[in-house]
Parts: sequence; structure tokens; C-alpha cells
Amino acid sequence: MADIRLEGVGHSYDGGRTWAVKPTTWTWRGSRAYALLGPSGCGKTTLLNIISGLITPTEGRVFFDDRDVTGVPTAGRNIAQVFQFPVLYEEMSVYDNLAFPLRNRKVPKQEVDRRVREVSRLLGLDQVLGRRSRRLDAGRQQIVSLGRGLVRSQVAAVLLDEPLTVVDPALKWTLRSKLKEIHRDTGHTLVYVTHDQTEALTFADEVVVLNEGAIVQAGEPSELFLSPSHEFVGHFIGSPGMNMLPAEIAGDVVRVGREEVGTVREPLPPGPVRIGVRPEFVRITPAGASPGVTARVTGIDRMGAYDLVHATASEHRLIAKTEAGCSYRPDAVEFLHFPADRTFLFRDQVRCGSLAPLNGRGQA
Ligand SMILES: Nc1ncnc2c1ncn2[C@@H]1O[C@H](COP(=O)(O)OP(=O)(O)OP(=O)(O)O)[C@@H](O)[C@H]1O
Repeated sequence: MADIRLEGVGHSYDGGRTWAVKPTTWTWRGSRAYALLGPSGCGKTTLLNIISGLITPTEGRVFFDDRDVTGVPTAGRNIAQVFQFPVLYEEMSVYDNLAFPLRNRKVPKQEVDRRVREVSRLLGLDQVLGRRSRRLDAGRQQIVSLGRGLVRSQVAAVLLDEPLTVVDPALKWTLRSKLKEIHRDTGHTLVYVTHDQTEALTFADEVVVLNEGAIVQAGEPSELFLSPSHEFVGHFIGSPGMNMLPAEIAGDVVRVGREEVGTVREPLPPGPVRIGVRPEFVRITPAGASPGVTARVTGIDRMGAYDLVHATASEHRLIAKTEAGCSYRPDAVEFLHFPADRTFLFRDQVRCGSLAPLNGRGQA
């Protein structure tokens, strides 16, 4: 399983006026399962097609280990690719479709049979192996496509572009965990494109977040949630996303409107910043433990398993996620505490520091 290294790789579809993927240096390490996560149009498919060789990048070089494959077409890269919609030989049986990538590479018959049966068992296809592919519904056909992508054990990487889009939602959970199981078994390098954070977070060892053609952060799911280094990651991951509260630094004090809400943990130049804190970590406290802000409750959403308390501080909106059945009332004025180790400062969208308690007013 190869390391896939992108060195200064960028792609423009319009002769360099705009960049679908901005020049990027990044390594996909062998045998890891990656999710490439980002909103529609951020460049995920372009990046995937650069790895597979369907697109030659406008700039930069692509390496599989030490081999420069920048000009090598897909067929010479030993890649398996699964697309959003089924790509199958409809007149062939499910068995023959799964066997095709192996037979094509002259894998011995016994080994073909072993791999086809193993993958079909894991994906729940063993009852339909003899059936013609066109007789299956679209969701099942896509599972066969997935199987074709995973059946070869010796590939440089398996690339999956939103492979579960046409699959029934109830089946998605099962398939994601099967995919994880197959990954553990084969040790493929997997790159799984999705715009769905749940899909990315449940499946991947490492999530690479792409926005406007640039990788803004990569890390384990918990790291992206607990310690976002870019505002976009704060918004895009989490439901609801991170609160972003416009604030101002003067000296070492951080203010929201006129209220002093905390201090800077490390010295920062004066001027505007945004305070980022996830709804899960905001605590509504009577004691006014710093850092935090005074806010007026504007509404409560009862979500069943939890409540979302909406509030405004100096006309900026923020949300606290609380236990279900909370007793806060609209128009009440409350103190919202921001735990210092979960609250960050952002400037020009990039994390630049963290918030500390006002002297002598921290929570024990
Ligand atoms: N063949 C093309 N010609 C011109 N522009 C393109 C082409 N393919 C993609 N683009 C543009 O490049 C940018 C990135 O597109 P890309 O399909 O890589 O994004 P994506 O994140 O995969 O989106 P989606 O999730 O909607 O598939 C978009 O602005 C898109 O309009």
C-alpha cells in the first residue's frame, strides 16, 4: 500500500483564473482510511481524480512512494475507484462482476473464488452471487460496485467518491462498518470522499477537511471536534456548529460589546477576533464564572435527547446545548460560561489563541 504524496499539486479548469484545487502539499499515508470531507464544489472530486490519474494537475507532482506518477494514466497506477453511481456489467452475474478485476489481472482461479466469497459475505451479497446485476435494485448494484473496488488486495489505493449516495439510509450504517472491517482486513489505503460529516467521522482514521480548494485541517475525528484550527472546521463539523462571537482585544482583555469576557492566554495584538466555543461546552451558570458572557435567552428548541438554548450577547447570537427538559425561559438574562480549555480565538478565520479567565474570577 503506497504513500501517496502530492507536492504543490493544484488544478485550474480555466487556465489559472480560478483554482478548483489550490496548490497543495500533502501525503496520504499507506494503509490508512481517510475521509476527504467538504461542501459541494470545494474540489473533492478534482483532488480524487488527480490521485487516480483521470486528471493531470495544472501544477505540481504526484508520487506513489518514490515513483513520480504525474503523467501516468489511471491504468498504470494500480488504483481501484468506486463512483457515486453503479458501474457494472449489467448482463454479468454478481459473481462475475466481483471476479472481473481479479481475472483481468490473471489472479489464480482459487484465489479469485476466495476473495469474491469473502467480500460478498462481508457486504451481504452471498445470496445474490448468481443473479444478473441488472436484476438488482440501484442500492444493491452500488454495493456490488463497492465490492468490485474492494476485491483486489494488492492495490496502491482504493478511492471512493460518495459511494453510498444511492444506498438506503438504513443500510448505510451497516455498510460503513463493513467497509471498516474490510479495511482492517486488507490494509488498503482508502480515500473516501463525502460531504456528510457523520459519514466521515464514523468511518475514517483521519479526516481531511477541504474548503474552497484548500485543506484547512486534517486530524482524527475527535481532534477536529475538540480543537478546530480553522473557523470553517468549527462550523462544518458539529451540529449545530461552533458559536463564533465577534469580540475585541484591548491589552490582554477580550471584550464582547462592552463586557469583559476573559483575557488572552498568550499575548496577541489588539483588534477584532472571534471567540469560538461549541454549543456542547457552553455552561449556563448562576455564578458568573469567567470566562463567559451575559446573554439574553431568546428561545429553546426541545430536540428530544437534548435542548438547544438560543441566546444573544451584545446582539450576537449563540447556542448552548443542555440536558433535555431545561427550565430556562425566553427573555431571562443568564451567564454563559465558556470553559477555557474548550474556547478558542480566531483571526482571519485561523485559530490564533485561546481565552483565559479574567483575573481572580475563574471557576475552581
Ligand atoms: N470539468 C470541469 N470543468 C470546469 N469546472 C469544473 C469541472 N469540474 C469541476 N469544476 C469546478 O471545480 C470546482 C470543484 O469541483 P469538484 O467537482 O471537484 O468539487 P466537489 O467538492 O467534488 O463537489 P461535489 O460534492 O458537488 O461533487 C467547482 O467550482 C466546479 O464547478
